Amino acid sequence: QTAGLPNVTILATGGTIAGTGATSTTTVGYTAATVGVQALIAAVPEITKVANVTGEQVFQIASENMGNEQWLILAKRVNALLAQPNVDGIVITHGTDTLEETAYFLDLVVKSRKPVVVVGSMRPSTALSADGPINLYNAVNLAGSPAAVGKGVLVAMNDQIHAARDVTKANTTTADTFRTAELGMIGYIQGGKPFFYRDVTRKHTVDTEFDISKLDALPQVDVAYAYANVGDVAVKALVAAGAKGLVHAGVGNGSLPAKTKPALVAARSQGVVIVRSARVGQGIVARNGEANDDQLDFVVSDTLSPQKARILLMLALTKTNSTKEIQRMFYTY
Ligand SMILES: NC(=O)CC[C@H](N)C(=O)O
Repeated sequence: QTAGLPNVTILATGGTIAGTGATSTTTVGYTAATVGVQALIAAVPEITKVANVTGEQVFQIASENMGNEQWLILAKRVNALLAQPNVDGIVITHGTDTLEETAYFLDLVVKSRKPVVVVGSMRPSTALSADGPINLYNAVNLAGSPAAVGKGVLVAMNDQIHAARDVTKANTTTADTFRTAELGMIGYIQGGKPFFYRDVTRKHTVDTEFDISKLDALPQVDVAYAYANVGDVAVKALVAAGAKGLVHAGVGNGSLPAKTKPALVAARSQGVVIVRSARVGQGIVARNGEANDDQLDFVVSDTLSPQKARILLMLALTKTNSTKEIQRMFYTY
């Protein structure tokens, strides 16, 4: 422990940042989640000069296998650590496929203003120009920075800082895949130092109404994806499988295809909460725009992507079944 340096805990969950390939040119077809947290830290000795770093292996998985169960375990560990006076910030290493979802979940349930930074990489640790080490170095600097306090959960990738709510993985394989397209990233990390240019306006962390401390499970919420020629098979199957909430990833401004709508109306009449989202990726789904939400008793997702609307709807359903209240939450978080 070096006096004067921030104390940062790295919670490792797997992903490509902990991945290894057969050769230095193996950038696809490698194995994710093989390198342990101590080896990750040892590979970037520079971080021990900027923080007192402690590592914990929480999971060792590819992030396509991340789920509600893991989120509850992770969030409880983050909250426990941040409640300790000797922890100044947390870095979570994570696969990139669902990184934005974990970040947004934590953004809604972490009860601390201390920095929480989620980081991954696109190239495995064995690859030429692996991006994991620089991303980890940047993330540790960010998590130890007073400038990151109170900003909500942050995603640090590719020298950029993104807010959890709005960032998305936007390219299958390139290193610049994390983008906050229209709303914009909130800062850069240059020379290990964060520079912020914007703030998030939506409530997060200590200002949300969600408390997962006593929860062992979350309500079942699924996503039904729309496309030309879609019918009602997916909606009916998801409801039959026990969904308490459904996010409809509609076309355009969240439009409801005529062959899908009756199944959604039937689901609502059985108590399933329906959130109209859009597969477009940008923009506000207008309430009472492409559907009469007041009459149908549906909720709109505002600008949340379907996968993030699913997270907010799960948490909303832990508090209420009122669509009016849930709509308020979608305009608040
Ligand atoms: N770049 C990555 O991290 C992708 C690896 C893996 N599919 C994961 O999300 O964990």
